[in-house]
Amino acid sequence: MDTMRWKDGSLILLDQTKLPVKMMYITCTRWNEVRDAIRILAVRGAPAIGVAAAYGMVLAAYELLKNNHTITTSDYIADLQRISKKMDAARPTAVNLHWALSQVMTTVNHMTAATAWEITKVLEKQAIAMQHEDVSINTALSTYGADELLKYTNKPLTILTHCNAGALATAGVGTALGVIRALHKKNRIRMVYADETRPLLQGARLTATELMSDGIPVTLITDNMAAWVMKTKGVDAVIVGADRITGNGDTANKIGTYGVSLLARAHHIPFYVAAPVSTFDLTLKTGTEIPIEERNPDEVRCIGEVAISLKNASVFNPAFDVTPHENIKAIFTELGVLQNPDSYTISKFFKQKEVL
Ligand SMILES: CSC[C@H]1O[C@H](OP(=O)(O)O)[C@H](O)[C@@H]1O
Repeated sequence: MDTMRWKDGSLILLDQTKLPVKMMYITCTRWNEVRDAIRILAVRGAPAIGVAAAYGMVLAAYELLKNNHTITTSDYIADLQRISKKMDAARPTAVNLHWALSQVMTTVNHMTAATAWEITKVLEKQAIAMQHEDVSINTALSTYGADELLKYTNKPLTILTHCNAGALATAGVGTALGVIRALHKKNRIRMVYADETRPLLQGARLTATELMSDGIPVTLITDNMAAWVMKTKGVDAVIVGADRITGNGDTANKIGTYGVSLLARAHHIPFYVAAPVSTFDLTLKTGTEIPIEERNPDEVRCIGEVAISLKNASVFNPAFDVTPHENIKAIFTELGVLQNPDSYTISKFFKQKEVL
């Protein structure tokens, strides 16, 4: 299921707000259409948001050239900087958005002697490369994750996952679902329990759909069933995605993940995170510093007559929560498995890998 396609100078996005009922597409020809698509979760998932934003900056660059084909490089760069900040504000928690925009603006700022047109062509190549890189990043971390899980048993595994960290959240096979797909290829999945993930139902609408379309055994559960499923269904591991991982391994992910990590701990079930290195934000020491997006209360107020009757109900709608690193057994990345994440192991991991 292609999340996005760059075609003839437009970004075509699969509108995930319509899934699984309809496959509808949004064709973005202007940067603010990409920003809006990120905001309404037409495109969503940390890595996918980053790649989409990079393409959004390419659309911005072409718009600047179209509006003024004699634009000076300094004016062009100043305008891109301004637009980059507006794109970055689309959603605050997934660091991949900020990471991708930083990559783009670093390229721009290293090309001050070039023409606006030359910079635009480089940005287009960079966005395309970012999308292709995410495909291979997903494959690499999925392989590391599957190999890690298979160290501990030779029987097919029962996995619980939360939200959607699949092909619909990335440019490739997914992060958490990438690991599950790699296990399935080795005939090592007995069952995947997918939390529906209220309020926007990424688990029900997206994860269940992805796994069913791949022929991977999946059972949809409501979020409040996770404890009972862990207690009665022989769950071997929990695997989730991530939106931002701080220097000590605290991890922001979809609301409800923190609770699942506590349940996993109580049931002595290993809890794993699958995420690319670009999801780490080492400028933050702990999870208390992660900005947590709060969304429209109507998302919680259900639909139809129930929503109308609840219009005066006060609502708290954080889109993410933070799982403390102590609850995480390992983080699967494209550079390998980061065991027992904490500030020491993370610092050592990145030094060994000569990254960041
Ligand atoms: C592969 S990261 C996916 C990550 O993003 C999701 O959030 P949203 O659907 O709001 O973009 C969720 O936290 C997933 O784990």
